Amino acid sequence: MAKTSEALDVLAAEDMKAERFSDAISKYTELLEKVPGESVRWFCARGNGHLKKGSATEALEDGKKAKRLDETSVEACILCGRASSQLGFFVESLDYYKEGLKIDPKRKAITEDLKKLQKIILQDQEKQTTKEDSSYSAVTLCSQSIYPGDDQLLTMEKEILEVKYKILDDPAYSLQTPPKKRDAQLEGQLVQAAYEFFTAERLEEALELMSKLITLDPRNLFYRTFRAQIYFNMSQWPKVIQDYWVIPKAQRKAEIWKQGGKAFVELWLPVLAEFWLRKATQLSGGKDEEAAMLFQKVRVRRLYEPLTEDQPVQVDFTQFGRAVFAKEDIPAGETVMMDIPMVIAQSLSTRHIPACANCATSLISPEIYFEKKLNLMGKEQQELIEDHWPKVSEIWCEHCGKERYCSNICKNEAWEVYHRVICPRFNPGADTLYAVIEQGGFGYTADGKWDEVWKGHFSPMILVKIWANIASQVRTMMENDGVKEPTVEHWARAKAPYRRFIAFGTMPAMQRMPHALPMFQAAFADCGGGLSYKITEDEFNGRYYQAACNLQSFSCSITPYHHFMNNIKDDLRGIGVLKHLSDRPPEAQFAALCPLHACSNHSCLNNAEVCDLDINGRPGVQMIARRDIKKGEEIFITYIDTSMPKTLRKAWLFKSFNFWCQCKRCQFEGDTPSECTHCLKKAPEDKKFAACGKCKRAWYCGAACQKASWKNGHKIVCQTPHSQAVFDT
Ligand SMILES: C[S@@+](CC[C@H](N)C(=O)[O-])C[C@H]1O[C@@H](n2cnc3c(N)ncnc32)[C@H](O)[C@@H]1O
Repeated sequence: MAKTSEALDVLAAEDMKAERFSDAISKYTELLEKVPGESVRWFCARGNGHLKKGSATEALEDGKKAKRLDETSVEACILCGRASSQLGFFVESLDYYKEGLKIDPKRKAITEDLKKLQKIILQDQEKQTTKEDSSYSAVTLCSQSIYPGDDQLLTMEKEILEVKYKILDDPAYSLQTPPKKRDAQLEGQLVQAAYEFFTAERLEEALELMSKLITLDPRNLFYRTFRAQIYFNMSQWPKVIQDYWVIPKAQRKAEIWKQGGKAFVELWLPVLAEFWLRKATQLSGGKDEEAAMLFQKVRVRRLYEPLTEDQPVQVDFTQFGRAVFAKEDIPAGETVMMDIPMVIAQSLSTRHIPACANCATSLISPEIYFEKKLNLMGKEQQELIEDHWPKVSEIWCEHCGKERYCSNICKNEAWEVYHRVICPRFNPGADTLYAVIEQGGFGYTADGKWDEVWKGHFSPMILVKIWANIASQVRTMMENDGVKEPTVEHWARAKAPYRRFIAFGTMPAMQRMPHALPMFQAAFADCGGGLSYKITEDEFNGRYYQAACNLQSFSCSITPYHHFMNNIKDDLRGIGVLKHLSDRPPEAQFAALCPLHACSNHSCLNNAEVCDLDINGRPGVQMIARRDIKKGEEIFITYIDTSMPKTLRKAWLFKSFNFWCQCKRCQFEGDTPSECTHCLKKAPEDKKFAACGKCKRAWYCGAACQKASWKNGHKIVCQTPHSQAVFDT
């Protein structure tokens, strides 16, 4: 006899209590069919069964299904948080718990789970701390490879050398002149005298002697090098180059390439400078850090100067890679910089909220905002909404119906830039991709199993758009050049803009989500126009970490809801809808790769913060000064919640971004009471050092250390407020 649903529910609960998890799971599956109206409850209950059984993937799947049906389900948030944590996805887990807390700030289960999560994170960090000085090196991570188009720029710069500075492209021209009759003794005396003048900084006299020696023996490389050095100290850059230029390339030592490179920097001939500094780095076997660093400084300046021309900041290269600096004083509250995203994608968790796939403009309608309340309103209120809610038109791709845009302009732009490559109507290989996005990361794997194919904390569309942008560009270049096969140059040119984004990660993405690669490979096997883009494992891992290290979340700052609110200000009928308004409209969250923003480093004492911004009618991002910023100061944003204590901040930054924070605040806050924050002396067993009386975040073995630390920097960080909200120390 078939059991009633109530009886089934009771039996399932008994199974759970008796740890017969498989039985409970099948009962909840039955309940899902019988009472679909309570699916959220059954998904959560079944998910808990899976979790107890040790099947965290299935548990997460159920949690996500429940969340999809009811965004306000705290149970679903807890289930997803627990399952993610069990799977080792700590960042995602924290996000789920935070979401749950937003809905119910007092839920004890969450605060307790968060404490457990904190413990796991800290234990994990202790294991990682042994690898503290791991392989991260900004200089080595940034390549010195030639940029496409640099060959033409090099020719132009050589022309400038020739025309402006009269330096000819004939390295050996003066060396071919036969030497005059030589007097070795006289030459020796002259060199000696020149050297003495040089060391006494009497450069004019040293120069005169070396010039005389060069007329006596123009082929003498030592004389040339010495004179170039004198010119260098006199800041006569074209002359430095002239002397080095006549030395045959094969005989130029690493030091010559480096000093020549520096002179080219002074003349701002950046491609020549890069060429010389690259040679210096290569000849030193990569050991000359100064040359390698200078190379990156030149590269960064030439690539980013055009982006910062009208902004009060500039990009430079430091030991932590690219970094943004103030070009002038920036008062608190002022815009530090604005940035237009190069690639955007809507987050999987907000994918049901309508927004333009191309520019992120919000497309929320009154039906979405007011939900059921719309039908319960009076006629007058409905008319008010009709009159004042901006007309939102959703324009879908007419071929596949899978992408939605805010205008025909966006539709056409998306088509040109990326969608023509992955539109499933023309590229059936991309069908699965869109299905997996629609299903929140889940789908059928190559062997026919239902699984979480995508496990990243951003949408896979970010990677897909990077590849599709590149493929679409290559296709355009092939069409323009009238060729059937892409050239190496085509690929290099199309990939060049993405070289701006650093990629660093320890665990290969492939290892974490092996089913994603075949999906991407299928989507790019046929990009149209006879083009195929081979997504290798390295390509996948590299792009994944580019996204993971650089993405910024943002959303449309002026939505139809905001326009509506503004429009009803003077309409008396507006009072009637007030009670139907909720705090915030549903927000379509996006992630973006923004070239300038991606150069900003993190600090737990950040002086700027990222905000959404409307740039010429399109959503973008801006950074605002949190306090007065002085000219020359580095601009820091924050990647995490800085109200956490140091150990947790450190652990989260390593977990999410793979670096150990070196910011001022981390330097001048301590790790534990059993170690002096200043001199790192360990406290005797079972003893703790006294904490800083003000902030209680630094511990000292004595007054001398406390004083020194205060003077060095603790004073600056001591005032930073901390939150004890969830994480206690
Ligand atoms: C968005 S990028 C910032 C720009 C980066 N420096 C570059 O060269 O592209 C993030 C990366 O910069 C480095 N980074 C940022 N803030 C840091 C900090 N406070 N301490 C150490 N490394 C940091 C880390 O390698 C991180 O993954």
